[in-house]
Amino acid sequence: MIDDDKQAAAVAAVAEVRDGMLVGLGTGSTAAFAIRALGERVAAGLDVRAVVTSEASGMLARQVGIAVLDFADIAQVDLTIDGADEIDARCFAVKGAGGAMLREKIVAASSARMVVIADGSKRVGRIGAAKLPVELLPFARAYVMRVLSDLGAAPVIRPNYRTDQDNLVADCRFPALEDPHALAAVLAAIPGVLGHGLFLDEVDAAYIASKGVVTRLERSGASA
Ligand SMILES: O=C(CO)[C@H](O)[C@H](O)COP(=O)(O)O
Repeated sequence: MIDDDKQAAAVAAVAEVRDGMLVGLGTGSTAAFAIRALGERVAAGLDVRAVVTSEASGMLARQVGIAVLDFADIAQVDLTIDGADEIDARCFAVKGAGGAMLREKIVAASSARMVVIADGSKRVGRIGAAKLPVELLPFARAYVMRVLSDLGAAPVIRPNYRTDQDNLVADCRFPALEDPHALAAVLAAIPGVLGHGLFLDEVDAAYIASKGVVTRLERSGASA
């Protein structure tokens, strides 16, 4: 069962959490398993505080008894645990099917360590098959859509959807992702684009579970 694998990956990552840590909590169904697993450890006496990457994750974290701080007051997080839509052996990830990639990237960037958790369906040879979400300012919608179209991204505005920041998301399919860093730089330079789902430098490790077996990838290339 995919949910069992999501849970196994989540529990393995949550085992990295130590007393006193400030933990970043991701968004999505796999991250929700991590939030519940962390809640169980808090109930058993673990002393941690958290910041969250979405309103939904904040609600769940509070429900399971985790103390949630306002990220606006936080300059550094110890460990962030988050899901992904694709992850490859380089620890390059595509995120944002859940629409939280802007906050997720900020929290990941502020973190001393960021780990992705995923079931085996998310592991790919090279990222690039999943839709790449781009968050954009509603004011800039038509202009950004024209630029993304000119880049060959075939962008589609996510219907009836606003991010937690009340922005739009354009789901993109680029013909090839041969140089993801170059694409990330191009996207970041478009006025009106606020964020995108390419996580190329943020992910330190990944716990990926397939049929109950959890594999850990480290950015260095080592696995355990
Ligand atoms: O990036 C995300 C949300 O913005 C999620 O982490 C990603 O979409 C994976 O979600 P799920 O664990 O539900 O498959």
